[in-house]
Amino acid sequence: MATGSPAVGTGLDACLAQAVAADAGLADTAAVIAAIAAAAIDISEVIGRGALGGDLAAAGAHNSDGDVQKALDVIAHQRVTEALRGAPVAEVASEEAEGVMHLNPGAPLAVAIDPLDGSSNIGVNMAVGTIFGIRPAVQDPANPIASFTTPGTAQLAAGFVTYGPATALVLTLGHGTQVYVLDRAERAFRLTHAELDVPVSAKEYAINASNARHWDGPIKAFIEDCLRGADGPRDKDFNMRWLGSLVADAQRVLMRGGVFLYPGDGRKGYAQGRLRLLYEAAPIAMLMEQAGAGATDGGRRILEIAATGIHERVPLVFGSQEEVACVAKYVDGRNHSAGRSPLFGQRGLIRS
Ligand SMILES: O=P(O)(O)OC[C@H]1O[C@](O)(COP(=O)(O)O)[C@@H](O)[C@@H]1O
Ligand SMILES: [Mg+2]
Ligand SMILES: [Mg+2]
Repeated sequence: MATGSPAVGTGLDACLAQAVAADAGLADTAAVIAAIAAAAIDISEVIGRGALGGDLAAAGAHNSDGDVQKALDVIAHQRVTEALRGAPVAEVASEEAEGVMHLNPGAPLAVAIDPLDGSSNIGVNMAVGTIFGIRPAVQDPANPIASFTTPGTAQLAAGFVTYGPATALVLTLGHGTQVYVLDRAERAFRLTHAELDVPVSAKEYAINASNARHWDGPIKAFIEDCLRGADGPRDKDFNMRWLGSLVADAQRVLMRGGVFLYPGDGRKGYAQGRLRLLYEAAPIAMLMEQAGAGATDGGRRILEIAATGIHERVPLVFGSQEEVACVAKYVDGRNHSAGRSPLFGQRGLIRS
């Protein structure tokens, strides 16, 4: 939506109509975005009522990843899949469904979606979200998940919604990253930021430091050097933030820069970290790149990685270009701080 960007305040529907007028090939993608946005408004209302609407954190069954599904995970999954059923979507890969869901056979698009991101924040009135990536549907009788085994570069659009103090939709159709905020009175998203531009350098990092003892040497070294601040090799003091909600951390990075890391670690089941390639890392990576930031698994560009399973995990590093590049230097051993050589030569984010 870069060419002749709509004015701040323009509604999402008008912005999508303008994008389709410029490129008729975007019509189906725009219809899917409109459907997700409508579902997000419903979800936002459920979240906004908090405990008045019942216990949204009530535990239910386990999902495909072994996580306990909370009531809001299930509500969000139902709302988004109902909405996508009325859109030109053939298949959906949802965090909350074991296999690929077949909605409208023969339709042109496929959607990977995390209906409710940041589940540990449900019930404590903290930000949660919805993350999605839209791809062409691929028919291949030999590969039942063919729509989702193309690399992230195949995504036609990606976005996330943060249900925070304001409900915001962060969106890219491959021409920059825009932010829309929900106008609650009108039940419509309105453009607030036409072109995000993430600062190249930053002094803020995000990582779950309670896992420090499980990290590999390069990650320990990177964080240790951030902690040493202006007294260490990085020559600057860092701030730290961790919200426990990928969408909220990603939105902060998009708005003011910084670097986010969820590396692989030594805990059982965490060799590839915690975050899922198709419906967490790949959409966030597209949004980051379209805003001038980077996203890697510590070395490889996330958007060039092809999934082999719909719930596959991937180590994730994203944010300001200099910091993402700096992490890569630690991972491949180029950054040797004096006196710390024993830490190097150990495995990086990518464990075999
Ligand atoms: O609890 P941890 O290990 O710090 O993980 C937090 C991460 O897990 C997530 O909650 C995973 O997403 P889900 O809530 O959709 O499973 C991210 O939003 C967040 O960044
Ligand atoms: Mg998630
Ligand atoms: Mg989730």
